[in-house]
Amino acid sequence: MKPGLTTQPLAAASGPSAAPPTVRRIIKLGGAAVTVKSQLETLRPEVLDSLVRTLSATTAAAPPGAVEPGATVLVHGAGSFGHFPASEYGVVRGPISDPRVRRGFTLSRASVTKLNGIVVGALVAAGVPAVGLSPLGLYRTRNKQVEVSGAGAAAACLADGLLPVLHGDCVLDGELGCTILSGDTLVRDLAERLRPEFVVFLTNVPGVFDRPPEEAGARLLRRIVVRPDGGWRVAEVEGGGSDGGGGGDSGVRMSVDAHDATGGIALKVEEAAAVARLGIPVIIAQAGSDDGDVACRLGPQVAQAAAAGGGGDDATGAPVWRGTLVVLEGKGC
Ligand SMILES: Nc1ncnc2c1ncn2[C@@H]1O[C@H](COP(=O)(O)OP(=O)(O)OP(=O)(O)O)[C@@H](O)[C@H]1O
Ligand SMILES: C=C(C)CCOP(=O)(O)O
Repeated sequence: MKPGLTTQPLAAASGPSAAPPTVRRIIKLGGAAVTVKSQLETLRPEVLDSLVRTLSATTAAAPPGAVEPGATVLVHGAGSFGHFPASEYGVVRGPISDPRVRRGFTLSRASVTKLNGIVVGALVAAGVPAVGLSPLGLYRTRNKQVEVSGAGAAAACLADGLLPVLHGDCVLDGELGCTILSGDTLVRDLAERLRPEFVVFLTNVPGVFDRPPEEAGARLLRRIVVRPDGGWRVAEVEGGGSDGGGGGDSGVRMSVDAHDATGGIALKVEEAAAVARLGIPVIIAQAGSDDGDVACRLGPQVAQAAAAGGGGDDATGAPVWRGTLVVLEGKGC
């Protein structure tokens, strides 16, 4: 744990009977995928249904003798449930003492917690033991950095067989008064403390591209390798070859929506690199697709199979998995 960071002790939070959980995966369901990000409070129900099917399959009781599927933590973004008021009222900069910012804080929370209720409701209806956990009551930041973590509360739920569903949220900040804690940053904090086997970011595009995906000639980055100092380089691009390095002048161009209150895809890549630096492999794939589904079920194994196939179709003509794998240098995946 970083100096100065505190978290709720697991034993105190969960009672003496609960054993520390083994976390198989942390999944971030991107707001750009589960909502129409440009249209206020507009859900994409088919994307939510697809994730519900994936989580029902991964959390179903394993048959006798089968490998225990392991625990899952879900985090979702805000998309059009939160980013509009958060950016309009400048919630990310605070201060909460400003009545206008305070109004934006409450509007953003009302919207994103509505989405949390929809996500949790859909999971519960399918029999998944999901519970909503809002960061506002659990996390505190200082100058946007996590100062008090809510990971202990998530661990306590896992230990008791529940699937915690957190979300990007408005939080109180010791320096700014308030800010926005992105779901992407929450994933990094949870990964640091819960040490899952792998992390999956699901979004509305098939992975990270060398330029905004709507631009002509955009190429999917299949593998990003992170150095121990945190810098990264593109090790494999769809169609062959490699590209520039990251953490500085990467040659990779990323754009962000005007009403995005956090950092868009650039923040996601930064947080993914920070997780991979811990030795935890990260996959970025498309929500609602077979690629996203198998990434959640299999983790980085899925990308190894794709690398063997070389991109496009494999020798049998079956489509090869598409997505971006982010790994620590020297870690075989
Ligand atoms: N180089 C790039 N590679 C991939 N996506 C990019 C790139 N540049 C811009 N984008 C855009 O980034 C968007 C995905 O990032 P975004 O942060 O909006 O996703 P999200 O995590 O699903 O949303 P939220 O932050 O609401 O949870 C895509 O819609 C895509 O068009
Ligand atoms: C805008 C709010 C309330 C949360 C943003 O979380 P993100 O969509 O994961 O970046």
